[in-house]
Amino acid sequence: MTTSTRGATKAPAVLVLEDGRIFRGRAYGAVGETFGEAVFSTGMTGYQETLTDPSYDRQIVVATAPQIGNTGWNDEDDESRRIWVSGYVVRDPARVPSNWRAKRSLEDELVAQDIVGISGIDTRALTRHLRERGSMRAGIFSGEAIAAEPELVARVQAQPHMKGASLYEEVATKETYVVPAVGPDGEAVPIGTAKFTVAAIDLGIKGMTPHRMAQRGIEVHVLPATASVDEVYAVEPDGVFFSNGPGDPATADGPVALMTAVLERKTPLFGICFGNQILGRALGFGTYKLKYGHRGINQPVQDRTTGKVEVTAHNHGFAVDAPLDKVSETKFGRAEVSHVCLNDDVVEGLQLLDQPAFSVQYHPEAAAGPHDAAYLFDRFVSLMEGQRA
Ligand SMILES: NC(=O)CC[C@H](N)C(=O)O
Repeated sequence: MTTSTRGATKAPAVLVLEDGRIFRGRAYGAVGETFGEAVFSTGMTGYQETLTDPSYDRQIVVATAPQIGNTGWNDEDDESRRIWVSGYVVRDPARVPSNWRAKRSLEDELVAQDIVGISGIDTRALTRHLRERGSMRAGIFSGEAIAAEPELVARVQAQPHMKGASLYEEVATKETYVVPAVGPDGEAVPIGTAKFTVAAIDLGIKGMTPHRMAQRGIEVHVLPATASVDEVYAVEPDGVFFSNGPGDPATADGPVALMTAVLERKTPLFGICFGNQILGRALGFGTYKLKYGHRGINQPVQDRTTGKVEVTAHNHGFAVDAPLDKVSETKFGRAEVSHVCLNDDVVEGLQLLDQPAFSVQYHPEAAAGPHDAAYLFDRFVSLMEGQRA
């Protein structure tokens, strides 16, 4: 990516899709060029959490909400150490951010982190296009990066597809770190004295996930994506967690092998998003790419174990191919689809019936999003309590 100054100079910019469709607007954030998979997110709020979610690595995110940036950028809501989206597409950026926590504008942060964006385009037409044709490769070019259209389309078409992309190792921590449990008064519990210890495999983990566990008395050891079985069990975990993460789950053979070893030991297991896809694969199910995915914070999901419907945060482009209408026999006993998306019947959760393991395809940690699904962290605690009893 080559960039120069900032989009505030209002240099012209173009968004080029791999099928040749072109949208013309103005530079937003850094000026230059960038490539990624164009996907849309329907969240009305929470852009800071979206942009810093490592699962968005190598994606150009289109905000369907027309006004973006109103609350600026603060020092509290990042979900990881940096912005991961490769580009950002907005209709009408805030001219003046206004929020008591804001430290700078969204555009200033995009410039500081060298993220190329585009504003002033018809994001509704773009979203309808992506919904009808599916998510596809795209490029944003602004300022001096703008060239003849056929050349730009050809450059977009030369980019790698999201299908087959292995990205989780790139975004995950290289070193293990510990998130201490939180006591009743919000204080950190000394390491080694918490009620439960969890080994969390970082495939692109969001910061809110260990925090939700810490609030429930869990000390979380966040391990690199390449952690070995021995490294996981050196932590003496009461439970093992597999995080969300970018890319195609069909490429995640290492995490699937690690999870298989955890399932063989019958250690309580919980997975979120990429973690759900890895559980699907460890059980012998396939995964496939959705036409345009689920991204936003208002997706209806039914918990089939209770019949309750919850409104949930999503960010996934792939899904597990498991039967909805029957219990499956797997090498770890019986498994069933525990959660389903009410918009399109996509598998949103799996659970084993003969040992303590479950996962969801969506984001119970929220950040951003409603807290309806927070009970899943309590379910994980119950599994760990059950194993001790
Ligand atoms: N948030 C996630 O973990 C996403 C998982 C996977 N990369 C997908 O797009 O489906």
